[in-house]
Amino acid sequence: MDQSNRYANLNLKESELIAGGRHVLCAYIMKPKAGFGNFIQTAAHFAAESSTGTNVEVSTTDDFTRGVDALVYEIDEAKGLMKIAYPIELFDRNVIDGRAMIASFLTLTIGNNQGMGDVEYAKMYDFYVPPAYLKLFDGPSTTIKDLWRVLGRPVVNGGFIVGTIIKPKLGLRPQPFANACYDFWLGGDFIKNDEPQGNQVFAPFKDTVRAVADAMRRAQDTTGEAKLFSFNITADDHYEMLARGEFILETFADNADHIAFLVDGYVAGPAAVTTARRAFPKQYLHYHRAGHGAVTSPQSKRGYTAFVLSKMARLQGASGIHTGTMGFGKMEGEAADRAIAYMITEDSADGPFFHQEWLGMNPTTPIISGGMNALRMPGFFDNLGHSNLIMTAGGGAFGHVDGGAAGAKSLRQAEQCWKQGADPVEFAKDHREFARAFESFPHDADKLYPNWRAKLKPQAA
Ligand SMILES: O=C(COP(=O)(O)O)[C@H](O)[C@H](O)COP(=O)(O)O
Ligand SMILES: [Mg+2]
Repeated sequence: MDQSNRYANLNLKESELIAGGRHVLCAYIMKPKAGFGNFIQTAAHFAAESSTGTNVEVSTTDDFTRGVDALVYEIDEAKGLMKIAYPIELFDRNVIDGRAMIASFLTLTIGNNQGMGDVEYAKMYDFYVPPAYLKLFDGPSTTIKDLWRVLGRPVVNGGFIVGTIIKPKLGLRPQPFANACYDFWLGGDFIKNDEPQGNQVFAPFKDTVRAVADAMRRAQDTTGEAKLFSFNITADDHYEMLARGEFILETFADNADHIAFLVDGYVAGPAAVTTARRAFPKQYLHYHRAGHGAVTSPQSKRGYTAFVLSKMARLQGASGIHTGTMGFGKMEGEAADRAIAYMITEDSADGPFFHQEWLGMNPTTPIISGGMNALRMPGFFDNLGHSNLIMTAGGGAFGHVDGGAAGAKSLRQAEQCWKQGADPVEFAKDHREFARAFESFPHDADKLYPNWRAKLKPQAA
């Protein structure tokens, strides 16, 4: 059935929809399935399924219903582009406080429409949130400023936070795990659980938390510096997340403000993110996105992009989210992904299709992770243009030939090298841990700094 006379209006202007302030706008790349409707018919059916309609007219529709139809307002068939305006009244609001929820945003804009028989594929590339809807989201309650404050740094431009992920990913018992933390903290600032680490039988959660709390105290005493840890509290069950969070805070006691909570926000979903955001508003909320590649990968023509995921995370209240390594690490990504970092940190930013004003909503820190090491960092910072962020390097720290503490120092030195605009090979001559990173990661060294073997003398172990 052709529904384009109801669910499409190509005379609507985007600027007027934005000025009106009553619509969420979404941009998709869509392809109709052969043998079904043409582009506008399929787009209109997509808008119908994503709002008030179905595949047929229903007798219960009234004039009010038509007033909240989602409307296709722009198409570019050659590019596969379709833009849809969703009236904000369509989105579910909490009974308890009238606030918005990302679950409802997803259910409508990227819900049933992902399985339609007449749509070969459709993927969301960007969305715009008008002020009236934006203000209903929690947004972040803690930010990188809170971490900088704990570290004793300025709260504006507090700089680079040197982080790691305890590796091996799984398979350490509580004390070896805590020993690895202590070692890294001798040179670094921030440690996160790797995303599958929780309450495995060989590393019971409570024993591990106690051991890490002790390691943090010892590392702080030894270095005279504050240290940070991001604990995974992800669980299917809301009460399990609360139990973990409460136990951690109680155990860390006067160091509780040194703790972030990590939530696997893609696999556990928006409910888990909001559990952490609302139950523990004073803790830095670390959104890990493991699994997101299933929908965000450039190879996937369905779902939504990493840009969309990150923008949703800021609305939900993530203090920080992984934004990949923009092509400099081991995970999929490209230099242009820096637009993600700008969108989640700036108050006014451009996405691929829409400009967004955040109206003072707190920023979300880009957390850079995945195959990073000291040698890859100068290029990464050149591309991004600043280093006010958290980087976590697991292999890059514990793969350093001199161990975790030296690995941490090499990461800090790499940032200093970039900040000073120094030539990395020259800089390495009087920065031992950075120099030893060349010997630790010779593949990368050969690729990034082909002259290093001639210029850098091998350092004694
Ligand atoms: O465990 C790691 C990185 O380990 P390593 O530093 O040893 O590669 C993270 O889970 C990935 O960064 C996830 O990717 P992303 O950050 O892109 O979501
Ligand atoms: Mg990981």
